[in-house]
Amino acid sequence: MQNSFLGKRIKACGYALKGAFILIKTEPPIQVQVVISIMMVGLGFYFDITTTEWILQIFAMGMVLSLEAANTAIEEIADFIHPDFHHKIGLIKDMAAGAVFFAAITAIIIGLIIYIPYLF
Ligand SMILES: Nc1ncnc2c1ncn2[C@@H]1O[C@H](COP(=O)(O)OP(=O)(O)OP(=O)(O)O)[C@@H](O)[C@H]1O
Repeated sequence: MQNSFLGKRIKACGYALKGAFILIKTEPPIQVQVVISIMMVGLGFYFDITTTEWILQIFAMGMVLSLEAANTAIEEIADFIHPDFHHKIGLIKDMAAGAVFFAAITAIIIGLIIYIPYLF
């Protein structure tokens, strides 16, 4: 069972869950995103948004959290392979942060499209 296809997949899920807990416990940018996500869920219940709006909101929250996590992993790799200052490391980190920026802007636009009609 341990080395079967299913066993390996279950083990991989365990590692992924461990990674998610480490991110939530230790990374302030992830903690901020989790708090924002909880607030957005509260807002969703408050305004009783539709099923489609829930799907869009959950997708946006998942996208930002996932990319923030990937950005953190890239920063860790960069610091591990080259702890000293190097313009390439700076560029790599800036690009990874740029990916989070794209996702965050998209999520903000989705949020505005969902909630502006409920507010005005
Ligand atoms: N080793 C380095 N060499 C060159 N530039 C760097 C280096 N480390 C960081 N930088 C620059 O500083 C910026 C911030 O890097 P840092 O690793 O502190 O990310 P951060 O987003 O502030 O970290 P955190 O998400 O943990 O708060 C990078 O985007 C990059 O422009």
